[in-house]
Amino acid sequence: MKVGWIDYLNTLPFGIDRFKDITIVKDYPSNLNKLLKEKKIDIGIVSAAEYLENFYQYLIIPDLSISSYKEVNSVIIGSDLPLEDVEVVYLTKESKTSVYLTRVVFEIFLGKKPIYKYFDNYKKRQSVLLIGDKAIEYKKDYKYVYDLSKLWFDKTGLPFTFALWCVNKDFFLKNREKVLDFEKRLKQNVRDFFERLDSLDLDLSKKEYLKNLRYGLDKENIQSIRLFAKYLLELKIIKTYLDIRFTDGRVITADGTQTFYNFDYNEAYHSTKAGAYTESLYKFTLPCKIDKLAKEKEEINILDVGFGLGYNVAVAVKVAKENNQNIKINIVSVEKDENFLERINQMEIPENLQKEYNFIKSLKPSKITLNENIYPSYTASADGVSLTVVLGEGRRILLDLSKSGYKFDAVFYDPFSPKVNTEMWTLDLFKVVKNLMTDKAILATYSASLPVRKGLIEAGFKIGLVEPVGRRSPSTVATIKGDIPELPEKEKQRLETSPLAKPYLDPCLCKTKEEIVKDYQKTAF
Ligand SMILES: C=C(O[C@@H]1C=C(C(=O)O)C=C[C@H]1O)C(=O)O
Repeated sequence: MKVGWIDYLNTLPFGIDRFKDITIVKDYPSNLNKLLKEKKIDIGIVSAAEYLENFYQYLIIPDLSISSYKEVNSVIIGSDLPLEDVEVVYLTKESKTSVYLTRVVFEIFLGKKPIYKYFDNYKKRQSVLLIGDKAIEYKKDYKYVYDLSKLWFDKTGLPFTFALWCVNKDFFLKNREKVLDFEKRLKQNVRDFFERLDSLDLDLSKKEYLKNLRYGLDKENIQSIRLFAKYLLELKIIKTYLDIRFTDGRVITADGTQTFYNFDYNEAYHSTKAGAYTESLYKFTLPCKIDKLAKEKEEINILDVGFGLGYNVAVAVKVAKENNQNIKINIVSVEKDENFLERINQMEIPENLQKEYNFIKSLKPSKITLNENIYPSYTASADGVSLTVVLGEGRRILLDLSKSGYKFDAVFYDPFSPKVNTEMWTLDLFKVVKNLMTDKAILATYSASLPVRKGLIEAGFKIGLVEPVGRRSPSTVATIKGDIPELPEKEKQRLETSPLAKPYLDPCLCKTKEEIVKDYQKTAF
């Protein structure tokens, strides 16, 4: 494992010398950023801004960073002029985060744009940005010393995160155990270091500098990183939306709500770009018209395929209750992962869904008999809402529900994607689902795939498109006789002419994903 390492005083607590089984690559942050991007190292303590710029390629090691609260003392603009009067600022080439933070300070906080120049070798100039040991050493050369972390704190009230431990995602997927072990030892080293610090042979000023830094990565740090990213987007320094992904599978999505990455499916539970909450609202609850149903009916029955983290259920309940306090809601969810509640218990619940998640967390183990088959399940019921999460293979559960005569007014169709979970997206299964729906019921799914749309049509649905969120392609709604938007002519044509517009087939509802894909490839080309 090749590990990128910054040789500044502030990386001392990570105790890199204690590792015997790694190759250490020492360099400045900005060089390490490049090496990690180019996969010349596997893991490294790099600029937080490098993560923001290339986040899709990395995962962050949780609970570790180099951050500061108020002063950092080693990231400074040294100047002979007050900040407001600075016209030219010379920037260190060692940094990425601090260079971007300098731009935020000038261009966002002060609303001015000085000339930025990089310097190769340090010499005294009118205004410079310095980081690390050089900042500590040379700040005495300047009349004014601006601590960037303090400037950030004064404007935002938040800590600032300069560096993150990032691992290349590809490397992580192949070497999970190794990386997780490395993480564990890093964290232990930091704890050990601060326990021993007072007894170490180190200048008092250095000890004080280190004690003032923060090596954790908590909720406030993440809030601050997201705000920093927002400014960088405004300044067009970074181009895309941001999500924050950790090696423990946690993902903070673009809207700030949390989802998880499923390393077996190699897919997140939600569109990380749209956001977990946003996706539930705009791809499921509103397209299924839960708000309107709640106003018009006394009771709504919802089928939720792929309970996942429970966002769809939580948002639907919230929206329904907002529109009709007395509404009765019966929800049947289908879920494969029997440990789903554990994940929800680890999850940070969005502020506006606390009540709904208290309900979800009250789920208790139970059993349900469907078509004479007994399934393990979880149930909860309160305040007119009843929820049953049926555990098992999706196809079997849907078939048994249909044979038991269940009918639903809305279907949230939200399994993992057709690519990784093909067996949940076949024409034959859609026929079963159709049989579970009332005439006016709407099925909503995030999928925009041609075989899925074609499968829905051939199963006897009319389909329509939903305004895209967090991506370019619209998602899909389907109904027997309900009210959905007309399918645009262009999409109709594509579904008639594209060689990919062939449904996935699974007449016995028993084929493996590989068999289904193989058959599809035979007919589609
Ligand atoms: C706080 C500091 O953080 C450093 C600043 C970095 C940057 O600006 O890109 C990167 C890594 C950190 O080690 C510092 O070295 O002074």
